[in-house]
Amino acid sequence: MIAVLGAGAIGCFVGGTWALAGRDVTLIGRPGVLDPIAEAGLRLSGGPEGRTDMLTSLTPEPLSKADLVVVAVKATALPGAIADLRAHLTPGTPIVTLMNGISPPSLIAAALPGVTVLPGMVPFNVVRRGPNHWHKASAGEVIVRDHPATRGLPAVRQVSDMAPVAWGKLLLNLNNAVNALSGLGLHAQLSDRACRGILADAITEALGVLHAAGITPAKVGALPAHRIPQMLRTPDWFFNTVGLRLQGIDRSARSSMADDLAAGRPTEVDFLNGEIVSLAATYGLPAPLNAALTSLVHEVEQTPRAIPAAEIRARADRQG
Ligand SMILES: NC(=O)C1=CN([C@@H]2O[C@H](COP(=O)(O)OP(=O)(O)OC[C@H]3O[C@@H](n4cnc5c(N)ncnc54)[C@H](OP(=O)(O)O)[C@@H]3O)[C@@H](O)[C@H]2O)C=CC1
Ligand SMILES: CC(C)(CO)C(=O)C(=O)O
Repeated sequence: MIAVLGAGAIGCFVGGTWALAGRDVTLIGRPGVLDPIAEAGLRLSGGPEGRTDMLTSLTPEPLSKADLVVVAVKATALPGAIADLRAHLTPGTPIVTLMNGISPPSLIAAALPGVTVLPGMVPFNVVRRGPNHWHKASAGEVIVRDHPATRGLPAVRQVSDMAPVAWGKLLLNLNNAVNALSGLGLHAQLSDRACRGILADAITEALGVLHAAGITPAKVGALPAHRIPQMLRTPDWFFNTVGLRLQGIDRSARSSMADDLAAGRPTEVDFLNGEIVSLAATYGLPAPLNAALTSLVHEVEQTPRAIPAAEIRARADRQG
């Protein structure tokens, strides 16, 4: 049995994909997500299409019966997830992480010595379209570290080294802050050249930091990492026809950070833009734009409001 700890957008969509393909999956999560699924089954669209009955649990006990555990909580919820794993994981059961950011797999591994932690990466966006309905709203396939426990998982690609993949995904996730601050959906935000300019500059800043650190990010979306800023800086008439189509972003997509702000939850910004700021500091480099994005997101967590591109620039100039 596969237990998914943290059934939300990613846990329901990926766990549901595997259940639709015939795997035995139990979703562990909160009543607001799981009660409608327990009542009416789980419905998926945008990738695999269909409805499946699912086993659900509002408590972590099923972890003890799992052959494989998938952790799909937000990074801010890791302390609680780790406490559940510590209390219920059967020794020898491997863990796959499906979380953004670089540090979550090592945080879990450090907290649970002896446990095999296999990093995974989800490149696509998932939105909730109804109480029990989860929709894949952009392109891509799940990648996980190759291991006997992950071989044969449906709709998953295995690779031996996940570090470049995680860094490649982090570059795309620098947009989570820009998207969340814009107050717009992903399609509308990326259609806006001023927003794209901020993102292009944040990625360029991050690429400089990764270069100094000797890190080569993998290609995660349609383009190699070093070509992304160039594509983002193209005029609207080009980007809005070619660029948006390459990523397959539909109009309902919105970043997971925007979801958190809308729900009044703390965001993962320290694990995304904040990761670049910390790495830059290690190498004595400035990262004023990612620092500005990080601090603005923390402000908006306290006092919700949309922040225009010009204000983000002004803050970066002050932090630089
Ligand atoms: N949403 C997306 O499109 C994408 C998300 N990601 C990444 O995937 C990861 C998961 O994100 P996402 O699916 O959006 O998150 P969600 O917030 O949608 O889902 C996580 C769920 O897990 C619950 N949860 C937290 N801790 C526990 C626990 N100890 N036991 C049971 N349930 C728990 C949360 O409840 P509560 O709110 O009460 O904490 C929430 O309902 C993140 O790292 C995100 O960045 C990656 C690609 C795309
Ligand atoms: C898929 C993507 C990049 C969409 O912003 C994401 O990872 C997220 O929302 O956290």
